[in-house]
Amino acid sequence: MLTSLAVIGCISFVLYRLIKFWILDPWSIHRYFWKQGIPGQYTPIVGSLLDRRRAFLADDPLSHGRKLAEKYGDYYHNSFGPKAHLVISDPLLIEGVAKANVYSYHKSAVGQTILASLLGYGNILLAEGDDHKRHRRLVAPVFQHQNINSMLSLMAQITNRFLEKWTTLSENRATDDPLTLDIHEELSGLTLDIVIGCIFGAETMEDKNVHGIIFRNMNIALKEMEKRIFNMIGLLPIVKDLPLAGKRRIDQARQEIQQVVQNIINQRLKGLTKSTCKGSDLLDLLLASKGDEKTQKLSQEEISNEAITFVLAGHETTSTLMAWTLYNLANHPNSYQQCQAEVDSILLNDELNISTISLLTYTEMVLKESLRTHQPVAVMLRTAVEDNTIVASDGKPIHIRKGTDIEINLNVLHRSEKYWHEPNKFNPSRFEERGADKLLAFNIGPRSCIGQNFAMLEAKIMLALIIKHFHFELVPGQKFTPDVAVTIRPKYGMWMRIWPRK
Ligand code: HEM
Repeated sequence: MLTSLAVIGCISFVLYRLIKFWILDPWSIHRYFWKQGIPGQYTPIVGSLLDRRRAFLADDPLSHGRKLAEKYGDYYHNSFGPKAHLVISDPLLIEGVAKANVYSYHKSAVGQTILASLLGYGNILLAEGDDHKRHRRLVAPVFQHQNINSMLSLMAQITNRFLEKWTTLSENRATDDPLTLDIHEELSGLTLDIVIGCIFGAETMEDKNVHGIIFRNMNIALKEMEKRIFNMIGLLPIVKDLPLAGKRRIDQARQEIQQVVQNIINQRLKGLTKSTCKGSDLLDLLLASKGDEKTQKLSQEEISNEAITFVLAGHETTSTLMAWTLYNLANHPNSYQQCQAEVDSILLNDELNISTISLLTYTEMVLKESLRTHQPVAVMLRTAVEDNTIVASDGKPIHIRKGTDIEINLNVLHRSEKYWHEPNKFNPSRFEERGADKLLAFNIGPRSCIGQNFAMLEAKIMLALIIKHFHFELVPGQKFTPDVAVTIRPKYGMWMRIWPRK
């Protein structure tokens, strides 16, 4: 009798938890927003997952968010699977979440679990609260302007060497047809080379074994992490921690990367390797923050985690930006010519240094405009860890209850007619006048991208050197679909014909 009661009790408890997770909690959040007069929609259990899937299968995944914003405006509530969330693209609300009340929000459990499967939690990207403040304080000096600037010549050297490969491939062709390449895949290799070179030194980058292990495992982990977002396995409590095939592949990738990075750090600590930048590389700068529990500085394990985080956060984002930038230029001959004319007039002898790079103002505007039209990180997810209130640009206060998820949709903000003149037009010159404050591709506030100066310098160098030495055009007849997962990289690649300039 007692046993039967215990079994019934257990089953009832599990059922209650399930109903609470799938129905009661989401419903109470939706009702709370409706009571505040905030528009939105609620479909029990699956939420907008089927609509998202349809947009995804129609190769227009970002259209889902844009259509809902057209219907409801810059803030509304909706669900991702069972999870209720508030979607915002209003700049003041974004500021409320990302800056004014930043520590009232944590990264959402989905994003956390997915990324932590590769990175663990002891790093700047995933740490929260006081722990994040500590990581940010210790890592910020690493990315100061003078440190990043001393990496310029290594970035240019790696890019030039990479472009020599394109020249050789073009020259050795049996036919007169130009070389045809998946430019995203190519640039993904280049940005990985640059980030590995600037963190660990050029010898590490050139070590095919080390490079191969990092490249292969980063790609395996990224693909698996993206799959786990879409099949919802990364969302479901308990299930997400089961040792299923995808999780095992990520664990294996993490172990292999950690082992390689640990070896690199040990070699540097023994003085067997050194920076190949003009000054310190990122590893030297991180090691300068090394301490013990008393000094509250970074532990050796944290240094290794930060280094892996920089590789993950800095490689795919920048190659995605570069691929869409070349796509935009190939589709806009006037901007292409203007950019080429600027590069030709300033880089007369390929002289890339801080003064010449700062003169490439149109090139920089091309990159900013591409960050607007194709922001590599299209959506950021947060969860409120305490009740708080944020205020929209129309003056409406929105009360957020602890536990509510927030989706910050940068793509909708960057394509909004409210903030951009002719938002669907590619027009780099718009950055001569206004709008920079509404460009949030690197986020704002204490959790904004710490690598943004690094990324902009690197992208400017790559773009200038590609434009200086090559012509490029898109191969006609291909689909250009942004893949919405960790970044909006081109889902089917980006095939381009390239040929050296005379
Ligand atoms: C075009 C290139 C890049 C873009 C568009 C980009 C974008 C972003 C965005 C939107 C965030 C905030 C994410 C969130 O809070 O949910 C972020 C954070 C971060 N990024 Fe980047 N990123 C780029 C390149 C880089 C590079 C090159 C590095 C390092 C070498 C880097 C390192 C980081 C780190 C460590 C964070 C976490 C900062 C924190 O939470 O305090 N990123 N990035």
